Amino acid sequence: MSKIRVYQLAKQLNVSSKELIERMKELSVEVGNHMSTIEDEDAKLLLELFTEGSTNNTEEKQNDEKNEAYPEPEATKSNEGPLKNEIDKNIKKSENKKNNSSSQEEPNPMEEKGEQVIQIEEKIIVKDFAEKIKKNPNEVIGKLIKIGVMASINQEIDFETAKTIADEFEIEIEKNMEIVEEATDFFIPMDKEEDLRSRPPVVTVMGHVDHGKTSLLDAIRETHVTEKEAGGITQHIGASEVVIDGNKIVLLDTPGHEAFTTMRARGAKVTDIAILVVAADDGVMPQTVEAINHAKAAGVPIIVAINKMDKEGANPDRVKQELSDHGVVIEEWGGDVISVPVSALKGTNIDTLLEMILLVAEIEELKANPNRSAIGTVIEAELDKGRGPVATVLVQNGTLKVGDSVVIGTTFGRIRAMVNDKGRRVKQATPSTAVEITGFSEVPEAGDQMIVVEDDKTAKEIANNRIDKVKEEQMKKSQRISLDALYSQVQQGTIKELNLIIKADVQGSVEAVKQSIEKLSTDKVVIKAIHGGVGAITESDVMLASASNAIIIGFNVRPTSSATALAKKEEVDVRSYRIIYNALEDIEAAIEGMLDPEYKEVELGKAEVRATFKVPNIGAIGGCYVIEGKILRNAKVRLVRDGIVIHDGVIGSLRRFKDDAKEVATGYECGIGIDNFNDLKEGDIIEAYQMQEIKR
Ligand SMILES: Nc1nc2c(ncn2[C@@H]2O[C@H](COP(=O)(O)OP(=O)(O)OP(=O)(O)O)[C@@H](O)[C@H]2O)c(=O)[nH]1
Repeated sequence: MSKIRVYQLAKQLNVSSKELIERMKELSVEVGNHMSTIEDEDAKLLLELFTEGSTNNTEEKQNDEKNEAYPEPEATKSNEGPLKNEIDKNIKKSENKKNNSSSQEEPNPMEEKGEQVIQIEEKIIVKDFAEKIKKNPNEVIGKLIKIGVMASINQEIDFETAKTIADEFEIEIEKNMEIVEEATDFFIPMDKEEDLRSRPPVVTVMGHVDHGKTSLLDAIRETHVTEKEAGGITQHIGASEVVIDGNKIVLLDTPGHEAFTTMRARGAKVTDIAILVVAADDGVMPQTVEAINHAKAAGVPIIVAINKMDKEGANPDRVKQELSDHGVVIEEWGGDVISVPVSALKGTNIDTLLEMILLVAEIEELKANPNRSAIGTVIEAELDKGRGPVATVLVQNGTLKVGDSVVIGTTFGRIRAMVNDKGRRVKQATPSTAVEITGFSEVPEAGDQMIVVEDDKTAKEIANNRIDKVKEEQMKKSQRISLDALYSQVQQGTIKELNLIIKADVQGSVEAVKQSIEKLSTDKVVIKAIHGGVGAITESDVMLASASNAIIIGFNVRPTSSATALAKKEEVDVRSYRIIYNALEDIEAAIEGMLDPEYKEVELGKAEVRATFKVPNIGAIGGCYVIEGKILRNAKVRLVRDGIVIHDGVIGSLRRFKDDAKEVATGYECGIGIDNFNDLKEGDIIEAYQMQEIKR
């Protein structure tokens, strides 16, 4: 039985792949992406359906004639696949729907509801949200409080929170997916479809250590960077271009997913396609899996380069098997991911890999508008002794020209000179071109967005506004309260109130702590518990602490990972205690300037318990996966279940396979036993930490 790809069928139907996929989804037919394959007979059904009128014989005949590529199989009826059943079912459903509505002449309530779905951005201010769902802001705030979110009318809530509230009001909302490119202080209008032109793909090479990322990049460049013209010095600018059959591919020079994630963490998306390098003699390794996850999270298509095919132990089938175990299913296995066996060392099959990149790029329909002012992202930047700040930017939309006024992060200037990856001076750079630029005041950061604006004055204004904002943030943070600095802050008179947020595992503790803590107020500082609740310390607790300059105190509860990250960013002091007395003691000492936590807790890492075993004479062992940081043999550990600390103790045993291990890093599996503790359960989190002495 032959197969056809979605994009090929779309071509036959004279529709875009996106449209076809949408249509298939409407029919509840499972479909991956443009590269997914469809059985021949199913394709035929889709053809019929797409050209509609399958009930009309004449039209059907015409369609059959038009689509000679799919002649009616002789025994279609007896050869019906699941897709056919699915489609039939859905046609019936929609026919029923049609019949019902026409007989009753009443709008379908579902459809009516569907029309009322309100579009909400990823983040929205409470006031605007209330307006959108046509509710009184106070009502919204009331509901927010009920779910433990203390947000004021002018505060932002995220989509998830908005959705919870909307559900309460029985209002349907959905995330507004139409992302208008917009810096917070600068509006960049969307391009019109007719102004868009194809642009070359930008590719990042990812994969496990030593699997050959650098070698592959070198091999590609060696075979294809041919242009070495007079005066042109090949120089390193962070990205290089190769041309095959007149088509350009841009390769980002820094391999590895760190570069990729750093960019993404800063909100920049520069990669269109990820080349996942897997050594054929080694197979899928932890960093391969990480790379897969990062590419997937970013929605970037993957092409697998099975490298080191020249080696004796090369086993591409094993690689494919292991990849499919991680959700990357190669074409020959019925999936939609292209794989190419290569040898970076010998330069074998590099051309095929490049052709596949171009194929995927074509399917992705990468487009930009070359006739507008440029937008780009900084890939690298440094201070050059002779030239001042230099940055390599990838132009992602529009055309960048010498003389353009630009804002890059918090710096600005006018483009003085541009140099391409061959070391040649150029006057302009079109979409998907990396150029090194000079002419601005400060060194920007990798990941900073570059925008071209009207004139120097506007550039300066935007940059200055951004600088002011940064300063304001820093200022806010420098005044941030912490137990360690409390005494000096009280003495200086900068703090007169100590706001606390108290989270505990049971309501009784919350109340007890509130009362005892407030009694610690002195004539210099008033202690107030502004919020208390049961459960893990969440992002909204941190948000509240940040807005009201409070310290968070947790009893037998821990912050969620996102709360920890936010607390770090907002510099909110989060303290965890097991015993109320210790907290009271700390606060009292802090006020009197005698705080002596000579030891500070340093988090080492986290592991998730994925299975449990009983080992005679030792006890319970958790089969764990290290999800963050590392676990050290001599570390202290906390066992956290659903955000609640169940046990605090030390590691009894740490093993990788049969061997004792000193440490186990992120992405690796290990067995962990906790001293004097046997109640391990699947899903538990083991947090490893150490106590470090701090100088006061
Ligand atoms: N036999 C063989 N060896 C290869 C091939 N590709 C790379 N190597 C070797 O594998 C080793 C690692 O290659 P690199 O290109 O440095 O790998 P990498 O993934 O960039 O490594 P890191 O930068 O450390 O993450 C080197 O010794 C290469 O010579 C190949 O196709 N065949």
